[in-house]
Amino acid sequence: MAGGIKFSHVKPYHEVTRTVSDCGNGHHVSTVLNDFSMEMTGKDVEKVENAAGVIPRGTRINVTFLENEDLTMRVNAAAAVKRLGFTPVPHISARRLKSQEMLEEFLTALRAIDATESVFSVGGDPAVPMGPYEDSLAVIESGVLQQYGVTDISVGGYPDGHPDIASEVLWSALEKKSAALSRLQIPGTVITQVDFDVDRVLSWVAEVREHGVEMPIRVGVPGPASVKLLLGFASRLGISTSATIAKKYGLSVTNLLGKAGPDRFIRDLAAGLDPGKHGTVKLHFYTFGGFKTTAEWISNFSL
Ligand SMILES: NC(=O)C1=CN([C@@H]2O[C@H](COP(=O)(O)OP(=O)(O)OC[C@H]3O[C@@H](n4cnc5c(N)ncnc54)[C@H](O)[C@@H]3O)[C@@H](O)[C@H]2O)C=CC1
Ligand SMILES: Nc1nc(=O)c2c([nH]1)NC[C@@H]1CN(c3ccc(C(=O)N[C@@H](CCC(=O)O)C(=O)O)cc3)CN21
Repeated sequence: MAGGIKFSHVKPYHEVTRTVSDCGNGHHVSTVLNDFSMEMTGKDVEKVENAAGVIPRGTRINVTFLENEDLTMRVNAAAAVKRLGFTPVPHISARRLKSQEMLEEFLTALRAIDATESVFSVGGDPAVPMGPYEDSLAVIESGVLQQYGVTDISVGGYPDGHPDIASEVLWSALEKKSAALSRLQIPGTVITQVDFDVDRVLSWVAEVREHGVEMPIRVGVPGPASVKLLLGFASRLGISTSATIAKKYGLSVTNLLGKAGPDRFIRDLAAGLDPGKHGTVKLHFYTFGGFKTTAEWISNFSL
């Protein structure tokens, strides 16, 4: 793997900010790494504090809405992100909301710490909605978000499809969310599910544009982690990973304790991007328990 994974010698913040030049492959290559976003859970607060020095100020940090965490953990995580000088992007899981009151209680707590500007509106894993919101669109169209100061909404994207949702349903949902955001004049972004197959991601991004969806797309990439952990998450999230895809990504299935980083994936993505065909494309790093490791990896990585 060219460049390898470097975990030591973390650069100070001023060196982390990247400039667009001499990357060899043209303008779009360097912009793919500019303004990346990251993801944390409510359990990651200390890791984010420890990694803060290597993350550019203002970086968007998503706060997941997991089943085993509660409002206090989610809001405390958003507060830590804010305090450290980053932009919190709390997740709102439509199907996990038991009532409109639950949504408003969450937004009230977020507004008290000035963390409602940007949210990620997602369907949620429960097979049956726990309350009034069937999907992400229902939350967006409820009008509740805007009442609490939400001015920017991101939504999910699935280059590899979704194990429980038919492809036509996913495409129609994406088109409807894009149309609703345009109608409401709310800027949107698509954040994609993890996918180890860069070719599938590139063709999916082009297809999104063919469907008339023009929002920026943040391609979801896992930070460096053991092969075992990555494959475990892939299987839990229903992401297909054939031997060919694993090999292309640099995942050695015969060395589960070995580490795999997104080096090759990001280089191949950057090399394959054509702004005329793909529009604005950035990166979103999933950290799966390794927030600090991921932040350090990003600050040491160059294309
Ligand atoms: N993209 C990502 O990073 C993440 C994705 N997910 C999961 O992806 C799924 C889809 O989320 P969105 O794109 O926001 O869809 P969405 O809320 O826009 O819904 C699209 C369509 O799929 C149906 N649907 C939504 N969730 C479902 C589920 N769990 N089981 C069966 N049908 C469902 C909806 O009724 C709707 O017809 C959810 O299960 C969500 O939890 C969760 C967290 C992060
Ligand atoms: N379908 C789906 N549901 C999700 O919730 C989801 C996605 N897709 N796509 C990616 C992101 C990242 N997801 C996650 C899910 C769990 C942890 C996590 O840390 N879970 C455990 C510890 C790790 C483990 O079980 O090995 C935890 O205790 O929170 C992190 C990110 C949530 N997101």
